[in-house]
Amino acid sequence: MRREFLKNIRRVVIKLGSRVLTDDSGSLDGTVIRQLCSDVAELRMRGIQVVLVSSGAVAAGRNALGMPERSGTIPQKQAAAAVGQPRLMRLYQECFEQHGLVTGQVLLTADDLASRQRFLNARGTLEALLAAGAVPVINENDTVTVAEIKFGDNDNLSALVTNLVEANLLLILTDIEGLYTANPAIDPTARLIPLVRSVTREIERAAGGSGSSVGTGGMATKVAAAKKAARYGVPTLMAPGKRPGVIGAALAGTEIGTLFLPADKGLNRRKHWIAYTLRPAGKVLVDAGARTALLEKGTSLLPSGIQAVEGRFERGSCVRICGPDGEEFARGVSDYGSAEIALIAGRKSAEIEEVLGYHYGDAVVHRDNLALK
Ligand SMILES: Nc1ncnc2c1ncn2[C@@H]1O[C@H](COP(=O)(O)OP(=O)(O)O)[C@@H](O)[C@H]1O
Ligand SMILES: N[C@@H](CCC(=O)OP(=O)(O)O)C(=O)O
Repeated sequence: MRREFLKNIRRVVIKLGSRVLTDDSGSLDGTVIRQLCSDVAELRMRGIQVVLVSSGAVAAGRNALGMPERSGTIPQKQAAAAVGQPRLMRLYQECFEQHGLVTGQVLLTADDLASRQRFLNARGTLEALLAAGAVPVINENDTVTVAEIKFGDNDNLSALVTNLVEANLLLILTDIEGLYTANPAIDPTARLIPLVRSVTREIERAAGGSGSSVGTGGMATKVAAAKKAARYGVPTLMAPGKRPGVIGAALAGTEIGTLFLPADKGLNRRKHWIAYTLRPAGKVLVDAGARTALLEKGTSLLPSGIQAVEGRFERGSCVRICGPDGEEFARGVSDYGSAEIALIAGRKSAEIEEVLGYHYGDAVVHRDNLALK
């Protein structure tokens, strides 16, 4: 069954967590990095393209600067990343060169991918790197990111990159075997979950919070990343990154780690970008009838089903679409701004022109610009 999901992989995004790339003292672990690069080279020999999303810059820089783990202001962590990132890249470059491979550094921020233009630019660069046979190594551009423009963690970034490059598999390598029923560091009865058919609330609960002092996200962000990839129709495999030969074994279908199956009804690339990468600027509250029409019939959102609008936004903004219970069930790009929606809410589409004096179309959110969550 695993083999079934892992056959015909042509492009894989591999996320390497800080805990995998560093040793107990917090320094970059050359042995592990060499091993991983040799695994990647083997995949390349088999014609599989690889994009790495690599953490480790902050950890590597902290050590070089003599900063203690877990402490420091945000600018100090950014300084650590500035020092650590070139060290990390130097190691990748040396290791890949031994296999005749070239590597390229790609630093991104969440703002970059939320702009359609920059999303397409990043995609173009990555495609060109892959076409030239290079191995892109992506990390968050820590120098310029603070909370509001951050991906938050590289698990999230790896899921968005999976969509960006249309990979067939997301492989998340970490310091633990896979997802357990609870954090094994706290609960000795925790058991490994080898297969997750869909990310339910129970699975999210099992993932809990972060467990290490050098990593940022813990299991919760990995599970959230797997959920996003699944929505894009891509499986995620979470596996122990320090185990020699793990990449080859994982792709061969060996029973290792946790496999998250893709969702049956995946979103296309643009809709996935609307649902997970664009930043919502406001909220549109709709009635039960509109909710059913969107969810079950795949229709556009018309003004007649809208009850209220929250937030101030322009036409062309991303909005959360929430049902009568207040729960968000879809996201879309709005053809009308918030002030316009406030005026046409509850009205028939034929009345838009009369109310506003102009008309961009019958729908507030056209179904081509609407992604169900
Ligand atoms: N249910 C769980 N299953 C496995 N690990 C868990 C779970 N809940 C919390 N964790 C913790 O998450 C850690 C991995 O996350 P993190 O330290 O952020 O790694 P990385 O640096 O690879 O991103 C594990 O070492 C473990 O302590
Ligand atoms: N950009 C940061 C990575 C932060 C991060 O997400 O770390 P991790 O949870 O170990 O994948 C760095 O390079 O240190």
